Order: sequence, then C-alpha cells, then structure tokens
Amino acid sequence: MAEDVLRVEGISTRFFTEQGQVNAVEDLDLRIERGEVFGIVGESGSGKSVTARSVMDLIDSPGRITEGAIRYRDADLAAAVREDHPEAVDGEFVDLLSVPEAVRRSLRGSSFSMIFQDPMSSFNPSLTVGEQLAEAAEVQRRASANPRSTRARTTSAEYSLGSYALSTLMPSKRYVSSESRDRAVELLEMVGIPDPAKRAEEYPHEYSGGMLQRAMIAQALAGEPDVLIADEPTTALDVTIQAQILDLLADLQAETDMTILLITHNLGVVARMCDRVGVMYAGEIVERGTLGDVFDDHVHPYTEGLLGSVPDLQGAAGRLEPIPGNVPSLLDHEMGDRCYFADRCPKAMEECLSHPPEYDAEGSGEHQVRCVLAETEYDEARALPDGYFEDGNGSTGAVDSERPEHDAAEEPEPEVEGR
Ligand SMILES: Nc1ncnc2c1ncn2[C@@H]1O[C@H](COP(=O)(O)OP(=O)(O)OP(=O)(O)O)[C@@H](O)[C@H]1O
Ligand code: NI
Repeated sequence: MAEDVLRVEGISTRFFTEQGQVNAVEDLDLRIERGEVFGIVGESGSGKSVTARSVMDLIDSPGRITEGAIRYRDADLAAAVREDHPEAVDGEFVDLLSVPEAVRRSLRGSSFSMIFQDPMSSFNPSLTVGEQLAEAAEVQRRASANPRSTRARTTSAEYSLGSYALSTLMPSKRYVSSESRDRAVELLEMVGIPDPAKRAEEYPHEYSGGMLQRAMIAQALAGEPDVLIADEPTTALDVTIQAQILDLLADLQAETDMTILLITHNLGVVARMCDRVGVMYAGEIVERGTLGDVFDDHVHPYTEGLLGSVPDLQGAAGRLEPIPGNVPSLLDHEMGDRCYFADRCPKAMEECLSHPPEYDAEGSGEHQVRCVLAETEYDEARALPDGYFEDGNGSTGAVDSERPEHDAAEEPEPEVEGR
C-alpha cells in the first residue's frame, strides 16, 4: 500500500447565510494515498465542490471551515514549519489549517492545484491565456529547479511575506521568463489545443468552452502539482473530448505519480479512472471503499440508487438520473438528527431516525458505510410508514430524537411476506 499523502480529519465547512447555517460539509474524513485517483461522487448539492475547495483553502465568506484538520505529507515542509508552528506538525504531516495563510498559499500550484467546474472562473479576462499559463509555470520554475522536489520551496526564506507577495500577486509579463512562455505553449499542446503558439496569444473569451476547459487543465498542471483536485473536469465537454481529457489525466498521473482527487456526478468516470471512491450525500461520505466495494458490494441504498442510474461510459456526458426526492437544503435547523437520506430511502426504518455512524462493511478492509443496513437486516416490521417525512416528522432540528413521534400504536401490521 502506498503512503498517505493527504489526511482530511473531521472537517466541517459551514456557510453562515441569512437563511441560516448551511452545513455543506459535516465531520468529513478522507485519506488519499500517493499516486492514487480517489473519486468523490454524488448528486448536485451533496457537498463535493465545498469539500474540494476546503482542501484548497478556497472557502470564502460567508463560509468557513469550522472544525478539523487537513494533514498534508511533505517531510521538507514539516521540517520548515516545525520550529514556528510545532502544533501543526505531526511526523511528516503538516496540518494546513494550523499554519499561516501565507504558507498555505505557497503550496498552491506546485503542491496542490485545482481544476474548477467553471473554466471562466480560473482565468483573468484581461490577460492572454499564454500569459496566465506562463505565470503558473513561472511559480513552479521559481519554486524549484527540480520539478518534483520541494526543497527550494521550503527554505524558510520562502515563507517570508516577500515571496508570498511574489508568488501570488506577481504581475504579468515582466517577471515571466522566456522558458515559462515556451512552457505555456508546450502545455497548450499537451492538452490538445491546435496551433498552440497562436492560441497562447489569445484572450480567454476567444476560446470555446471545451478549449478553455483544456486550457484550465494546462494551467492546473503547469506547477506539476503533487495533488491535483479535479472538480468535474470534463462535464462541459462533448463525449469524445471528455474521453481524451480523461485519458490525458490518466497518462499524466501515471507518468508523474501525481495524486488526483476526482469529483464527478458520473459513476462511469469513476469506474474508468479511480482506485477508490467516496459516495457523498448531504455533506457526508455515506459509503467508501474500493471500486469493487462500491460497485459490487455496496450497502447504502443511496449508492444503489446512484448505480441504478449509472450512465454508460459512452454517454459520459449524461448526468445521473435523479433518485426520487430532493437533496436536503443542508440548513442546520432543518437537518434533524436522523439519517439524512431516510426521507428518500426505500428501506428507511425506525433505526434511521438517529444519525448513523460509519460502520465497517464486508468487502475490502476499506469498505465503510454510514447506514444501519451494514449491521441490521432490513425488516419491514420496523419500516417507516409511507409519507412519514411529509408529515413534518424528523425533518427539523426541533424533533425529539429519542422516540419517533408518529403514532406507532396505530401503525398497520406489516403486510405478510410475499409482497
Ligand atoms: N457560497 C455559498 N453560500 C451558501 N451556501 C453554499 C455556498 N456554496 C455552497 N453552498 C451550499 O453547500 C452545499 C454543497 O454545495 P456544493 O457546491 O459542494 O455541491 P456539489 O456536490 O459540488 O454540487 P454540484 O454537483 O452541483 O457541483 C449546497 O447546499 C450549496 O447550496
Ligand atoms: Ni460541485
């Protein structure tokens, strides 16, 4: 087994909005091994992007990571910050939430880099694509003469405010070397943009959506990141190009031993790309494991629902068919204490009115599931009656979680088997 490169421990990310507190990510754990592709899959609104942005330290007001640790393994970094921030260091791991922002930012590009859902958001409209790629490459070039080494970056001087300003506020052109400009063209070529030297001179708005998506991938790869977070990297593209981009990512991953956290709606993409996968619902990972665990031995009815609607690989552009019902709002006062999927779950039972922990499940040693079915057989005698949640039960935080409120006495006897 490869060593862990990232350990996300119990992070909660909340947005404090006028409507109330949104628990977008709740007490989430994640362990990612060096060189693997870890997938996060789930419906829209389940917290995938917020998870990614939390790891990248890109949560803006009114949002905040309120709890947890994000431990990144980098022995040189650990050595460099140990003296000033001993509490942040655990062996070779550094908790990115316990070091100053300047240190976190210095890791962007060369340690962590992200491909966003919306390509336009990662480009400055007033600079050419080539200039922006050159800047991204320049950060890496400065960081280290040897692309896979962190040594140059982790001398203590590198964490001074001066270098911070240089790497994040670096104005265009003037500071960019001709090597970096050449590298920009090379990167565009690598992601399959025709006539790259000419396209490098163009502005983002002159690119089509698919081309811009490619350019963004080039930008994310410019720093030769240790960990690449790819949030729906191919959703906007047509099927043929999606396949090409996924192949490209897989090739680059294999060549560089890059670690990828891949976020997608599409289980076909997971099957094609990932080593392990976490299924996300309502801000939590509800089932995780190897592909075998999740595709063949899944326990959670939500996973089952996603699989029931898995688009085939050809139709990779297709989004998952919706499972009946809606993803919860994640507003704290509406969440209650139950299993968050219970209101949509065909197998919801009385047990599901308290929030399930993660249970170990059969399969690989990695298989875990946040569902009572991991240790209890489904029993119709304890099934919640149809429409239970529509009557307002169990959907608000105000509900007394000790005992279901519904008239248990009047519940019809479960129908005799054979239904
Ligand atoms: N800036 C914000 N302010 C308030 N709520 C937010 C903000 N950003 C995200 N959220 C909420 O956090 C929850 C999770 O959103 P997130 O974008 O992570 O979902 P997702 O799984 O990435 O969905 P999609 O597949 O549509 O991208 C949603 O309920 C969303 O409304
Ligand atoms: Ni998203």
